[in-house]
Amino acid sequence: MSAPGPILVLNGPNLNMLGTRQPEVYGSATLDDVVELCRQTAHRYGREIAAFQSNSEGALIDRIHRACGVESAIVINPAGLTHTSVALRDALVIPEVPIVEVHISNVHAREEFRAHSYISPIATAVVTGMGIQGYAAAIEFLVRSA
Ligand SMILES: O=C(O)[C@]1(O)C[C@H](CCCOc2ccccc2)[C@@H](O)[C@H](O)C1
Repeated sequence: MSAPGPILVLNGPNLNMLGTRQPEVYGSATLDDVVELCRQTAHRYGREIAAFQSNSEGALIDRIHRACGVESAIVINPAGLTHTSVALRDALVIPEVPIVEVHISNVHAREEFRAHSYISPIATAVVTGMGIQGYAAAIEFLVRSA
């Protein structure tokens, strides 16, 4: 049985701005900090990650298509696309590839529109409100359940 492939860590629109605005909501860590946390967490289990961020829905979908047959699982913070995108949801339905949806903030404690996710029904797990530690929790869950 071959070793499981890398875990793909995807971040959606505006998350390139982490650490620059709304620290009271998203903390002060940058996107680079998030990726490094994911990489260090995966390495503790002898696993690798691939990371991708885009402000474009189509670019995220294209990257998900490229994951097929390469990455073994996906951790995704869909950002605002969480609440709007059927296309992103459809792209994430990949046989044998578990999906963990992550949100830095507690989306259920914010504006009502943030409580609905098009992604959650097709996700294996959802993490929300743990700050950037939610990404580490998602990776821990995936490596332990592989
Ligand atoms: O809590 C999360 O991680 C969210 O996915 C973040 C999204 C927003 C991403 C943009 O984050 C920024 C961070 C700093 C500066 C500008 C945007 C928001 O639309 C979701 O409802 C919840």
